Amino acid sequence: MLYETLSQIKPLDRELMTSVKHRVDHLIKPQGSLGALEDIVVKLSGMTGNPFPMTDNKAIIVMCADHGVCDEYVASAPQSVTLQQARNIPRGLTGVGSMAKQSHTKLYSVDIGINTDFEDTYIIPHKLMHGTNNMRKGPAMTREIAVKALEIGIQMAYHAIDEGANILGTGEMGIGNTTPSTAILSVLTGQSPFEITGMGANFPADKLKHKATVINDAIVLNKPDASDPIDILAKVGGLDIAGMAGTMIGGAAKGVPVVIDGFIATVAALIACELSPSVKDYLLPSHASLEKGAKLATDTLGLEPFIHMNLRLGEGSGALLAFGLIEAACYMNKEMITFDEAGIGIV
Ligand SMILES: Cc1cc2ncn([C@H]3O[C@H](COP(=O)(O)O)[C@@H](O)[C@H]3O)c2cc1C
Ligand SMILES: O=C(O)c1cccnc1
Repeated sequence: MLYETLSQIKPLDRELMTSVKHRVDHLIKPQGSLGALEDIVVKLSGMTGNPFPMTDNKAIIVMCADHGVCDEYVASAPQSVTLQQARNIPRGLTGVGSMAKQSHTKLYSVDIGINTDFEDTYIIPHKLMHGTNNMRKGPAMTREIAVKALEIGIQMAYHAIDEGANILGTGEMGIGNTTPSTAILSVLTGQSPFEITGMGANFPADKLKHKATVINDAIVLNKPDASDPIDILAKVGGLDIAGMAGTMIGGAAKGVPVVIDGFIATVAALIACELSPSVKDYLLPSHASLEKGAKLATDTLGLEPFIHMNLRLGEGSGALLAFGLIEAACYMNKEMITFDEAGIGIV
């Protein structure tokens, strides 16, 4: 199902983009003065095939999973916070949860690998493992599970779209997940973990060398193949990261825009684009995360973030904020009149 979905991703409708750009250039404003908002709506029209795209049905799919590498002391918070936050997110009690109420965004909290068994009707059950294995001792998961996690992401994107979503955001909750994210980034870029490991959720600065050592050990032990994104996910990845990459692929296959969140989501985007570069056409950035590796991840992906507000939370919080800007771009395109319609010659 993964490879079939990848093959369904269509190129952007370049002809329509040219005509939308032409019209946007003639709206009643100095040409180019709405900057990135203009680029957003042109790209959205190419994705959707609609000259007047709308992104008013907003949804964020939050992939929740635990990470066995937490046994190596790479995160400050206890792993039990993953489940607590997975419960709190759909109840509107977290960073992304609270702000989703303001912007009328639907949240899907998905258990793709939380390490405990529980019942909660607010959480969508797709548990593949009780947390990944400790990647400092061996592969985080099998190749088969990595593919399944990608497919759950695709399935969740389809589910949200079936329920009416016309824009998706990717979110994650997984204590310890900046560790596998940094490992993936290191493998894909060749940068040493000692150069790119960051503080995650306030991991102490004087322990960062230890965190980088754990990441380095995992790469040396597992030898992920840099040219094989599934091998990287399986050996030094996470279920949440794979699930987010799947959501991006699923959105792209359906012609629905997907907004990336912070550092962890950007690393997931790198994996999705390694599987098929065409996914990138359907991605929109959100914010520049303060996490140390974020700039390298963003530069490698090649999508410049819109928002610079010192964010470093995850959960999909930055994607949610970007929804507001993207929706504003749609209104600009739909509601603004052209110079001709106003009866004025171009100034
Ligand atoms: C209370 C709390 C809420 C969060 N919400 C998102 N994260 C963020 O922090 C985690 C990654 O950082 P690290 O790798 O250092 O654990 C992820 O769960 C991410 O979503 C949180 C972290 C905490 C502690
Ligand atoms: O940018 C992120 O996604 C991020 C950064 C730190 C901690 N959690 C998430």
